[in-house]
Amino acid sequence: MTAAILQMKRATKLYANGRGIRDVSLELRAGDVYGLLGPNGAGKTTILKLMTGLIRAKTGSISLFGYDITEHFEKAMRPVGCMIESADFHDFLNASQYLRMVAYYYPYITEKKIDETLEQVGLLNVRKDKIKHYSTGMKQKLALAAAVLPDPKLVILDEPTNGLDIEGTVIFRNVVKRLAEEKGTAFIISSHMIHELEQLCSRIGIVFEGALRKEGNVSELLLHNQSLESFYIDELQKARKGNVHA
Ligand SMILES: Nc1ncnc2c1ncn2[C@@H]1O[C@H](COP(=O)(O)OP(=O)(O)OP(=O)(O)O)[C@@H](O)[C@H]1O
Repeated sequence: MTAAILQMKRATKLYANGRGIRDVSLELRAGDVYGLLGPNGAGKTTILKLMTGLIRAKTGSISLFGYDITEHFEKAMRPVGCMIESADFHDFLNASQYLRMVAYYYPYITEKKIDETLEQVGLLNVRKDKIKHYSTGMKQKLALAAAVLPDPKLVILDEPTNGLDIEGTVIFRNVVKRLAEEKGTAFIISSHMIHELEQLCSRIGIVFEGALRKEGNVSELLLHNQSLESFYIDELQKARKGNVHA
């Protein structure tokens, strides 16, 4: 079995209002496409923010590629691409200029690679338009392009299909599939688009009220359940009943 590229061990992060996540443990390996599901406010973004060092765990540990994220932040994050909450772009730039700015930190990225990436996400034709004139979905595509541009080994995506049109959703799926299959890139994706996750993910985890309640291998789950959606709804009902009886 390959070594874990991400290990979250019993991570707890509680905000001042007592909400957040408790005791979450999760592992990712090369080529995993892991879907994080859960109702609004369950704790998915909190988990992803902890993984990217945007917030710190109160207890527990998180390591990426063997490096503890608090002690060795730069080494831990170097092979990671991410897209958390709506990206804050420099509106006066166009898409090519924005990706060139990202590429500044990675000297091996060529102009050709920037154009190829823009083409993959469907923005090549509008690469010279100012980002301030982009729609929400176009900005999502650009954020995806920026996340995958440096050929990361792990990509962390929070609701990446928000605002994407049908074609954009297919483009997104193809980008993820191609990188996972051809390069062994691992992905962790939080989304409410369960049909999308069913097509894309090898594993899923269900977050409920700050805890990772259930994990599963998607192809195995589909052998025993009509769909990922029916499995998810059953699990939520069980979790809610459990909480009522507790
Ligand atoms: N900065 C913050 N301060 C206080 N509470 C917060 C903060 N950020 C998140 N929370 C609370 O923590 C809980 C988990 O929020 P989180 O954003 O992780 O949920 P989520 O599963 O990503 O939700 P959604 O699907 O709606 O995006 C929620 O109850 C939320 O209100």
